[in-house]
Amino acid sequence: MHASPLVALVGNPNAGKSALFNALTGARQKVGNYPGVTVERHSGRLVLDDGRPVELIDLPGAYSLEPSSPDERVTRDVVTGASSLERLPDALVVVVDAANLDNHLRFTLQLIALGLPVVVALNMVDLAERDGLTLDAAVLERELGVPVIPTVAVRKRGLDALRAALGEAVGGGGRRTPDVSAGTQDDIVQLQRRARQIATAATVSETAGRRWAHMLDSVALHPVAGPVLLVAILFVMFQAVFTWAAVPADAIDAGFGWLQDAIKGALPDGFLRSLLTDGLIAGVGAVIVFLPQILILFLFILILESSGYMVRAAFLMDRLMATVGLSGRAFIPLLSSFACAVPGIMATRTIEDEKDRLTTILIAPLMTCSARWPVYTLIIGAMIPNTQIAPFVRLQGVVMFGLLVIGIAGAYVAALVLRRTVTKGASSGFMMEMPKYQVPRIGDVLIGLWQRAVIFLKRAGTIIAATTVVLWLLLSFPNPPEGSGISPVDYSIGGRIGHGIEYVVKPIGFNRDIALALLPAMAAREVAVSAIGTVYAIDDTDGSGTDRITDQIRGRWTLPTALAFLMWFVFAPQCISTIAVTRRETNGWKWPLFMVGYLFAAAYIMAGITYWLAVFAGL
Ligand SMILES: Nc1nc2c(ncn2[C@@H]2O[C@H](COP(=O)(O)OP(=O)(O)OP(=O)(O)O)[C@@H](O)[C@H]2O)c(=O)[nH]1
Ligand SMILES: [Mg+2]
Repeated sequence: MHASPLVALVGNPNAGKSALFNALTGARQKVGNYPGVTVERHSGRLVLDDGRPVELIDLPGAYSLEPSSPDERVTRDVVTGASSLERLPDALVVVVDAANLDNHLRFTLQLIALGLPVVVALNMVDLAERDGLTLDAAVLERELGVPVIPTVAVRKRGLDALRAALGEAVGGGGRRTPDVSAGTQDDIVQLQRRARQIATAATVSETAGRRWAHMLDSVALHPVAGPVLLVAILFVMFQAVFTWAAVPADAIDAGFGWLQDAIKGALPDGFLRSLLTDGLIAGVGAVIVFLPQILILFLFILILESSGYMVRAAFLMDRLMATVGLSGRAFIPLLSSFACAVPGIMATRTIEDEKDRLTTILIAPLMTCSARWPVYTLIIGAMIPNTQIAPFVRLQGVVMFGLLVIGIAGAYVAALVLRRTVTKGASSGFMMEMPKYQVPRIGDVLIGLWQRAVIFLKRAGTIIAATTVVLWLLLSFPNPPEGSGISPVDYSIGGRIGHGIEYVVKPIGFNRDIALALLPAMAAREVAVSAIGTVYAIDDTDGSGTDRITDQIRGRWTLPTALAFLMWFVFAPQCISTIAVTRRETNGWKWPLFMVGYLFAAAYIMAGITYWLAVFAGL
């Protein structure tokens, strides 16, 4: 016996299920203006007006009851009672996009045919209205034979009526076993025809208010203007990240400098003082300085996502992706990988074909994830002059953009090779609907930024702080004999390990400091920055107090070394979390090991080529 009835939110992708789930339960599920945001089941609690509690689950969107990808299978299994993890729902809330009625009604008809009590949430009526589309819910109700409630999930409109209808639906007692064949037997063309009939009957008026969207799309999806616009947007994004972040980053830097001085003043010279200032603050501070940049980067990504532009970009990329045998569906997971490869790799669950999916997983780490930004920015900031090379175009932004392009090009080549060798197979088509354009909602953007900031600071406070302290210990002991003139870093245990690594990486132009940073940076890429910060804090032998890492790098590194190091980080799989999630998503060690192997090989070769080219070019 179950305490409370179970109700599942189902519907096509991007119908607003998660938004409705959040509105009904007060939860904070990720919503995003593109299909495939929810890939796992989530549950929450809602209380009906008569006080009865109901358990609500938010399911991944699906186009039909015939699953073509793992996330759609989750949905099918739950609503048919075939899921081993979930009991059969007592009722379904089918969420449909009012502006996209005939597409969404097809799946609705399948779901109603299952025989479970159904309430239809006619969502996004605000957008339909804006587009001059008026629908008659009563006609829909009559044609479908189930209650139809107009809602606006993001404005919490229609929720009372929805709750009331739900109360009726779950109150009915006598439940039926779903008739799985009923929904799937209908031939799809017939189903589509019926859906269109109903949609037409329910449409009261439809003016040409969609002109705006059509106009925007004629540019955004244009074969020539489209890609130009995409590149321009990315370019502006990179310039902005470098320009806008300077002031807050300097302020944070100054703050940590002040903290360091304050501790130096308050504590006697010794173990604790060095641990705090040279280890923890030098290391963690070196990473936290990049918070403004990460947030500006995400501001752009979130705005592009929620405005509806991202999916247009995916459509643009589809042809390009097809030439390497990837489906257009791979675009969104790859795009998420610019934030972090871990959610990106999880998002590949929306790709139906296994080989397609595997290829996408294997190349996802080549997208410039946000953990690389601190590394890139530190080295670029120290070694590349910020000269203005054209109006609004500075060299540092161009180099950064170049690294991102090299990563994408590397992924392109890797996919090309993989699809002809280890993941050979036919590629599948693109199946996604175009979301509407909308002005990004400030609240959503702020929540997104907040979440990013929390993730970033958590990493700095845990994994990065821990690795930094371990590194500091390894680099601080044992102390060289008094007056020997040996650098304390070279004499330490860490220094000796570093020397071992140096043998391997010397041919590609890496110095001792880089060798020391590589091993701890396996934990996370940003650790390379904190590690270098720690090395220089300990090794500040001249005692001049020029603690700024950038000055130290400028004084000790050559340009070819810096460029080789940047190239290394484009390719090297320096991230334990990515390796772990790949193992989980591919059910074994084979593919993560393959991924690590090919990426390290690529990193070594590309860094070597860069170094020697730069040396011969006399840089
Ligand atoms: N204007 C408006 N926007 C809405 C409404 N409901 C949802 N949205 C927006 O529509 C987009 C998609 O919403 P989600 O809740 O992520 O959609 P979903 O059905 O969960 O999508 P998947 O998880 O991909 O299946 C988001 O940008 C929401 O903010 C609505 O009633 N009105
Ligand atoms: Mg969702």
